[in-house]
Amino acid sequence: MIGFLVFSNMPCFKKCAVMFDLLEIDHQGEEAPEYVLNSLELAACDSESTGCRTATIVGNKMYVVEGSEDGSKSWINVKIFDKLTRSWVFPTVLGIKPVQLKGHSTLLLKNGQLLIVKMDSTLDGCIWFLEVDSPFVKEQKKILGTEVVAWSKGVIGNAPKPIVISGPSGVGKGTLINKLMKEFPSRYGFSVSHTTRAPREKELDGVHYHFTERSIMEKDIRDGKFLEFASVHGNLYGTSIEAVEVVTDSGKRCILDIDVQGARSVRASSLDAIFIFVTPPSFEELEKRLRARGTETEEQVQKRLRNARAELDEAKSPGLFNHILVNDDLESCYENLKKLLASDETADPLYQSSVKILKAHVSGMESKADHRTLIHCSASGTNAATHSLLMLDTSSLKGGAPGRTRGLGVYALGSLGDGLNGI
Ligand SMILES: Nc1ncnc2c1ncn2[C@@H]1O[C@H](COP(=O)(O)OP(=O)(O)OP(=O)(O)O)[C@@H](O)[C@H]1O
Ligand SMILES: Nc1nc2c(ncn2[C@@H]2O[C@H](COP(=O)(O)O)[C@@H](O)[C@H]2O)c(=O)[nH]1
Repeated sequence: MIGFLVFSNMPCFKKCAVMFDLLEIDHQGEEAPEYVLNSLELAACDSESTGCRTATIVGNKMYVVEGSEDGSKSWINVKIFDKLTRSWVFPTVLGIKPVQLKGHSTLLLKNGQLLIVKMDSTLDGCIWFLEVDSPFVKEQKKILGTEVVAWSKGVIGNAPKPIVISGPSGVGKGTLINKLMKEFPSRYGFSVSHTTRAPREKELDGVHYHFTERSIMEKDIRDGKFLEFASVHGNLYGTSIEAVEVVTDSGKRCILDIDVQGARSVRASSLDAIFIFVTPPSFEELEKRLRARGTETEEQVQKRLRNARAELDEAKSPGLFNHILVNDDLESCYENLKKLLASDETADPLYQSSVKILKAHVSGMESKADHRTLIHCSASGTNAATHSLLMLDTSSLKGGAPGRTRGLGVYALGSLGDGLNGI
């Protein structure tokens, strides 16, 4: 890594020359960066419209992040200028990106992440990460064979972790999750999976599953839209990143009902979750429940039972599941599930206090040493009298693309009035 530069609200194209000159000036005395672009290279940059743009150098590459809001149309682009080939590369962009960028500042962190702070946005929506050289991105580059960058939304403090529930078909996962949703509709949200299997009689598209064509799902998987996917009982099932984001954005704790292969993939991902395996009191009881449900043909029942044996075996893998719940009597199993979830819901003071400052508008950012960044805020967004400073601490980040980056610390250095009390 050579270094970083920050440009915010820079009108595009015409100022490119200035921008890249500045990059060179800033690196005087260091290894020559050679990022001054000739007119052809600038033209190939292909951005005629006005908007905001930042350029950050990481090794031999310059990452340009640009965005604009043009009436009803808004766009965000990431492109890479490769110093070695002296060409622009348009990477595969994974993760969930910000809805719009009216202006932003960028800072290179040590772990191959760019911290991107959106201006004129409330604090809860302003902190984003673009992973350009993180372990996740390096792995995806190998899989996809292209340049890859991945967006991730920043979360202040540590929100309660998502919950992954696995177990053999017919053990009662869906029954337990339904009870939880009914009792706590505002606390938990269900991650609606995609599947290529046909809907059952009472199943609704978009509610129980997103029922989809295999070819469409396979393309979405190739495009990096899925957190995990697996072939289960002969069909394709998967959790899209969006399915988890929708629940988390609504302020609820996300519950995933996925098979053991999926649980393994989520374990390997950056989604920091709690893993629960639901097991039957006996194999005979499992078979009884599956048959009594009456949703599968005899052939499918046989297949599901065969897979159940393998799943019961796999669940014993060390380090995969945090908790094993025996679903014998439904009511007592449900009580145990609730106890287990409550034990992980102890409030994080930082996450709690951050809720109070979410309305502050961000107007600027300055890098400080030791993982600290100053954020300029105003309570109203425009009133200078209410201007104040927050310190953003990125020393304890967890998670990351394609999910969220959690564990951001935010501390008040000034006062925004009532909204900042308690940080
Ligand atoms: N503790 C229990 N005792 C008796 N029956 C149960 C119990 N829990 C669930 N059931 C019944 O077992 C059947 C299977 O339950 P459910 O559909 O919730 O399983 P599942 O694990 O979600 O299965 P799948 O993985 O195939 O979706 C249902 O008919 C449900 O009513
Ligand atoms: N890996 C994933 N497994 C999933 C997902 N959604 C559901 N499932 C699992 O599939 C089986 C069968 O479900 P059914 O609805 O056909 O009975 C079950 O074990 C579910 O947990 C997913 O997104 N990914």
